[in-house]
Amino acid sequence: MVRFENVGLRYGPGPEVLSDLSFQIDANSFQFLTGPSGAGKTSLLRLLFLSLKPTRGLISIFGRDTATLTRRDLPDIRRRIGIVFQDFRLLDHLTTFENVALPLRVLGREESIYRAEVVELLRWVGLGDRVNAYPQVLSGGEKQRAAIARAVISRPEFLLADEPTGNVDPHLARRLLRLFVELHKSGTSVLIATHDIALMDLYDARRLVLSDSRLHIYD
Ligand SMILES: Nc1ncnc2c1ncn2[C@@H]1O[C@H](COP(=O)(O)OP(=O)(O)OP(=O)(O)O)[C@@H](O)[C@H]1O
Repeated sequence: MVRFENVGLRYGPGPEVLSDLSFQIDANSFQFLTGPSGAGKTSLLRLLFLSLKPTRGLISIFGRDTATLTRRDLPDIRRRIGIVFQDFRLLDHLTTFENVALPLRVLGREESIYRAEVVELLRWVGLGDRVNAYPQVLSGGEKQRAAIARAVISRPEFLLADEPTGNVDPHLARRLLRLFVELHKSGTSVLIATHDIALMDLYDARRLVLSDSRLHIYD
């Protein structure tokens, strides 16, 4: 589903942040991405979400060589990817319900059909009483859970999450991990970037470890 061949990334004239990355992510797989702060986890997620281009090497996603994609190709590919950003990126003028329902609206679904599903997911992530709240009044952990709900609601083929449990307590982190595992079991490939070793120890999955700009894989 995703293939990297000798990928390198540098920002401006500095040294390479990522060097010689060669790996694959299979359909319907589950992996953690870890490594020290500044190792390049967010940069790798940005390459996978096509919001950055590599400085060298080849990346293919869903069978398409990303070097040949035009701007007009990006929305169709991104619609197949759910992403939880480290800084959440909720839309301030939309309620929690509207933020989470947005991917379904973009897909042209009817609110009368998806309303109950969105509310049920919000209850599952502990936001049942925040359905009509705007992001400004949500805590960091509540925003994070809304961002997770928005990323998973459309059951994307590929889910990317950047420190998705960074703002919640261990009990809630376990609950959110279950959500990702359930999504994986229903066919999504999941990649979770995290520092949280206790979280990774809860689920036996492949680990992609970044250090010194290289990627080491533990299957
Ligand atoms: N837009 C940018 N311009 C220049 N350098 C950048 C930019 N974004 C990231 N970097 C640098 O690239 C390196 C990797 O950063 P990145 O955010 O990908 O790491 P990370 O592993 O996600 O870190 P953290 O765990 O702290 O979030 C760091 O040295 C960072 O300073």
